[in-house]
Amino acid sequence: MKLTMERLTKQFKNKIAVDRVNMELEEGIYGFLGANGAGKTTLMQMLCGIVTPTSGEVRLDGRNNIEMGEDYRDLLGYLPQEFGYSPSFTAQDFMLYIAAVKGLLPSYAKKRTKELLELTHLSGDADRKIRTFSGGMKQRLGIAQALLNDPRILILDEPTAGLDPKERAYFRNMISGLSKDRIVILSTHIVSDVEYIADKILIMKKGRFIMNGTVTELTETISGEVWECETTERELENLDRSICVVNSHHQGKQIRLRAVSPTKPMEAAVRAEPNLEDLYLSVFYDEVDERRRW
Ligand SMILES: Nc1ncnc2c1ncn2[C@@H]1O[C@H](COP(=O)(O)OP(=O)(O)OP(=O)(O)O)[C@@H](O)[C@H]1O
Repeated sequence: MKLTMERLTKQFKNKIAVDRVNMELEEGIYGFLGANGAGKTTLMQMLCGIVTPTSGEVRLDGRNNIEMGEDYRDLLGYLPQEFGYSPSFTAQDFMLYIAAVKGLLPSYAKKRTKELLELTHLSGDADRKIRTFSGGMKQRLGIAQALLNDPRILILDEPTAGLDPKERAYFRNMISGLSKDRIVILSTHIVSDVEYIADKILIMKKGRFIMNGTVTELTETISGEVWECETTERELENLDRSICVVNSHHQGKQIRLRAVSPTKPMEAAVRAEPNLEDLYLSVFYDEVDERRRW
């Protein structure tokens, strides 16, 4: 199975949200990483066929996804960023309702609903109204509905938003267990959500994929550029402002600094093993919070 993006572009008035993206995806887990507004949601909506590209196209094994219509939707599971839950439905009713919209046979829908509520740890809440659910529970229900038709292409837009750390860890395991013969795409701006489960990371900035590869391939690009040292507030103030500070941990008067810089930022600095967060922060350094700059 090959899902191909060919010069995929979406323009809203004078804003280009997705800019001539070319990419080919095969079975596996893909993590779309990008800051807010990078274009992840718009790209995913085009992959789902719910937003029409301004130019370019999405093809599945050579066929245009919009022209495929229902044949494409049958293969697709989607969790949008803002899901319209009906608050007066119970979790079970909601699943059965979505199953009916997807055209699943009632007997299969019932069996699948049971399995998926178990998988997402919602069996005990199947008869509770969605209005009583926490954000994390709603998110789990959203993941469950996306899996109803056992999709070959699963697209999850910020699936871990609202999940607590334990739920995040469970979610990662669940997604890892699903991947084998599917294309799973999940977007996030939280590096740890995808660092350990994605086969490939695609970093999106200003409507384009600016980097893609395995975690190892990506972190190798800043090999030798990550530094750690003990420093003081005063030394930090004199630090070149172009240096990307990944972390500054205050321990009394001492500060434990981690930074990305092509050259040694301080006399005492020693090289450290790069990780994906170092790379992400260095790539988005021009967009991060002013308070992180030095
Ligand atoms: N319907 C629309 N009309 C006008 N501009 C839009 C529309 N949808 C998205 N945009 C703009 O396109 C750009 C990309 O937005 P998009 O939601 O795809 O980014 P994102 O990476 O998903 O961000 P977030 O993580 O905040 O959802 C943003 O500048 C956004 O304001």
